[in-house]
Amino acid sequence: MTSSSPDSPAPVVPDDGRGGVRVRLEGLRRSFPGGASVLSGLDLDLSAGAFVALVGPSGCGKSTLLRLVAGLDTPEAGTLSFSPSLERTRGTRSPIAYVFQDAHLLPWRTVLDNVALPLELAGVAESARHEAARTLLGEVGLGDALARYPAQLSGGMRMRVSLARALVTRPRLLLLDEPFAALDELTRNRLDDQLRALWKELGMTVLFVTHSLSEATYLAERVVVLSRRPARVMLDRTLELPAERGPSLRAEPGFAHELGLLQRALERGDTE
Ligand SMILES: Nc1ncnc2c1ncn2[C@@H]1O[C@H](COP(=O)(O)OP(=O)(O)OP(=O)(O)O)[C@@H](O)[C@H]1O
Repeated sequence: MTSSSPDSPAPVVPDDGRGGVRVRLEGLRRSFPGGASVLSGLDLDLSAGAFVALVGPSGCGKSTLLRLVAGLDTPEAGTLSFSPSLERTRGTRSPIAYVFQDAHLLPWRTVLDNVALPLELAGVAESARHEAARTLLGEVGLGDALARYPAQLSGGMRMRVSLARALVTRPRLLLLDEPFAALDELTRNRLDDQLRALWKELGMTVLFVTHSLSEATYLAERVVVLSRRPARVMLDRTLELPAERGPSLRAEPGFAHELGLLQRALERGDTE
């Protein structure tokens, strides 16, 4: 990451508060000591602003892939490229945000101050960071919970705070690793809708790992099904579903058709 000085050139990525980044993985390899190879030359190309779900059998390497894309781990071979490049832009943009299954909130901070934390770390003045945090918390339906502490929130509310905190820096790429898996179905469906609305508004590229084929079909524009390790792409499908998603979609024949295709690819990937 680079920081900008007053006379440095204009940022590579314009700080316009929205937009995604193209992510290309070529020949990515990763194995762990004593274990079999997890990724043995994986290729994937995510267009800027895409919403892609990643599914695959347990232990096939989905989290490993996400960690490599996030720069939390290094591949043994292969390349990972971003376009436009992920130079940190002038000010407060953090190019990549990561949401885990556990919300990881700081218990001694209020909801507002948890969400404002990335901006505080970037040196943003209190009034500006609180305003940005308040806006996002309003968008995830927590406008009246700003002064609460994490212990006073339900699991679904904590995940909303986590999502708002990830988006407060307007990232170019949002990585989510089974973020709503621990929630009940109704809450999960609501959060899926909020995530899609935020994606439409902000236009970031989203890579979403889930075990639920139904959630992948409902949320994503494109679903990538991986085989058991070493992970191969069993199916890379752009879903033929309307851009507008809503609860009635789950009952439509097109939804069942897509779900069936994913299910069969997942089963093949688990046995072949
Ligand atoms: N740091 C590590 N050290 C050793 N082995 C690891 C490490 N991280 C992951 N693995 C192994 O790599 C394989 C893939 O793990 P990963 O967590 O990426 O799978 P996953 O597809 O996300 O699984 P799940 O769906 O169950 O969350 C597993 O066999 C796991 O035990």
